[in-house]
Amino acid sequence: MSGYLDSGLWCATDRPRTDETGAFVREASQFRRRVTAHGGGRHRAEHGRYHLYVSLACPWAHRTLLCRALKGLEEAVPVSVVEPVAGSQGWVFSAGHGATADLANALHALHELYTLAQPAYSGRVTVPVLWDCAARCIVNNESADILRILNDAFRAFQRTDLDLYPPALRGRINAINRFVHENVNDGVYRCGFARSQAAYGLAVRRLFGALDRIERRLARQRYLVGDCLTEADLRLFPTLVRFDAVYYLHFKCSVRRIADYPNLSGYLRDIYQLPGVAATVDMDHIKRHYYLSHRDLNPAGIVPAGPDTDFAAPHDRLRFQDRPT
Ligand SMILES: N[C@@H](CCC(=O)N[C@@H](CS)C(=O)NCC(=O)O)C(=O)O
Repeated sequence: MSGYLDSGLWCATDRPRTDETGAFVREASQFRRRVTAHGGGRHRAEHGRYHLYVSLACPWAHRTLLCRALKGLEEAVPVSVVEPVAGSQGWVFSAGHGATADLANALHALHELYTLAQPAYSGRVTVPVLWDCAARCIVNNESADILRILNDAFRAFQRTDLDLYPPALRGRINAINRFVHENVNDGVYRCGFARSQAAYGLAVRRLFGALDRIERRLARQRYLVGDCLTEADLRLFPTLVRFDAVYYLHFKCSVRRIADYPNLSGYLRDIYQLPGVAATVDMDHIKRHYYLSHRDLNPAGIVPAGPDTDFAAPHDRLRFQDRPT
């Protein structure tokens, strides 16, 4: 169940996610401001000033957590984690089992954060959210932007020297991001939330066409853009890690599993085994969220068993390391 805000009032009902052809349509994020390193604009990067709100189940929030972990920004940008199952109040806080209280504002439900920022807000209440504790407002609720902000604006506070969006690779990263977003990240949702056979058929063909293409690319190189990790990988990984346990069954992405693709599954294990990444993957939150929150897709609320993939198993991706270019 996911409610929404209408002029600041919480409506605890589902509203259609599809257009007249039965195809899923994603709503645009409404908070799109930036944090900058030197404070051009209203929001200047400062240690501890910004708070990240996430769900461990959500693939969009997951990309921001991956960036935070890989750059060692945990202390600079603290985080609050919602409960995995979204019920009649949408996303709510409650400490325990991987979730936390709201550590910045002590609220009960995330929709209260949206109305604190904008009392007459209308729209969906989504994670991730980047909150400015000094200005007391939402800076941004678009994961693609938050990923960039965490990469670019917080360099003074990061503990590693990783740059996920290096200037020389930006054109290639942007191109692969568009392809992966349209066909894979959003593609699994277009399969799962389709309300006509035609819309589902189109989405599932595009999804597996794209996965087949990425599989071929990963036969030649370690990561999506050559042999160095970039934000493009942080945007693909959250969808891949959820795929066999959730999307394959719940969203009917059932042509092949990621486990059936040698390069994609090796790539998935490779990224999973980078320092800090495994701690961002909570399969219990992931499975409980999808199977218990979307009761229209799974009315009895049964969480299926398995597949218990061992993401820590060996992989062969180091074959691309230190080779002549
Ligand atoms: N464009 C947003 C989408 C985020 C999004 O859809 N998050 C989902 C969780 S996976 C959510 O919070 N959904 C609640 C709702 O739609 O009511 C982003 O990438 O940040």
